[in-house]
Amino acid sequence: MLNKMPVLITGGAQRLGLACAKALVSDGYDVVITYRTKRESIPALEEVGVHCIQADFSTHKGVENFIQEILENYQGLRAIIHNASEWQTEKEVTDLAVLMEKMWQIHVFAPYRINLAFEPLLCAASESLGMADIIHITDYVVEKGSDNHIAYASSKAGLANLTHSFSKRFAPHVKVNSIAPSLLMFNEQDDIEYKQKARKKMLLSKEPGEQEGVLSIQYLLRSRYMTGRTLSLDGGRHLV
Ligand SMILES: NC(=O)C1=CN([C@@H]2O[C@H](COP(=O)(O)OP(=O)(O)OC[C@H]3O[C@@H](n4cnc5c(N)ncnc54)[C@H](OP(=O)(O)O)[C@@H]3O)[C@@H](O)[C@H]2O)C=CC1
Ligand SMILES: Nc1nc2c(c(=O)[nH]1)N=C([C@H](O)[C@@H](O)CO)CN2
Repeated sequence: MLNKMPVLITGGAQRLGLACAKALVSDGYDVVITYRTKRESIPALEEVGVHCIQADFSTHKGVENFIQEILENYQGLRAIIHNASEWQTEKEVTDLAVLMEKMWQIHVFAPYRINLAFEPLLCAASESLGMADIIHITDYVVEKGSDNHIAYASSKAGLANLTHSFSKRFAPHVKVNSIAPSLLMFNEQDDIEYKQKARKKMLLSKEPGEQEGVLSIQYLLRSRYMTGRTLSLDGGRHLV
């Protein structure tokens, strides 16, 4: 593997991460994903050559173990897509300190530590392939806050700020951008009432699906000039 310079996608075993892994394999990239839960999607990904690494970013040790596994297997990374995320609401927890720490651990510390650890690998890919990328998947709520996911929203704002700092630190060898979806895809537990309410928040009142996110990632990987910016995938929500 040492001669490969793959795209790394965190949280690649389902939904947007999985769709992105499949699309980038089709585009000809080598792909590495992380997964926390061993899902049915893993064997099929391995069948097409995706290196699937089990990693739980909720602890510092989990992050450090993952970093070591990448450093032992790769000398370059074409891109890092920080997609792993837990969308937890204040309604689900009793200990707010645990919630806030968890949100910041997953959405801010893990991307921060991984970006710094893999700076040499990104620069090696940039020298060899001509460009390297970091993509932070944030959220529309960075702009407006959230009523029921306050800790989550604050941590995504922290992640969005990493785009500013790392785009300056890593220029001109590595581009660093955010993608901020509003609604991409619902969850199985979302009822009809919730879905209707969520759709009405956008000018384009629909569930776009994960391919909207895949298209944005493909664009950023092909761009030679965008860095330090955010692609807002929100169906015109900011004008409603
Ligand atoms: N879905 C939507 O409509 C929207 C999504 N977004 C953002 O887009 C991205 C993709 O969304 P979506 O596909 O719904 O994401 P998911 O909710 O499916 O989460 C993606 C993956 O993150 C992984 N993950 C969660 N916690 C951890 C952890 N502690 N350590 C390692 N991995 C972890 C999960 O892994 P596993 O399954 O293996 O446990 C999961 O598969 C996310 O960053 C999300 O915040 C933003 C706005 C709207
Ligand atoms: N990690 C996740 N983050 C978010 C999700 C999700 O399913 N997983 N979903 C949303 C919602 O789509 C919300 O934007 C509208 O209902 C936000 N973040």
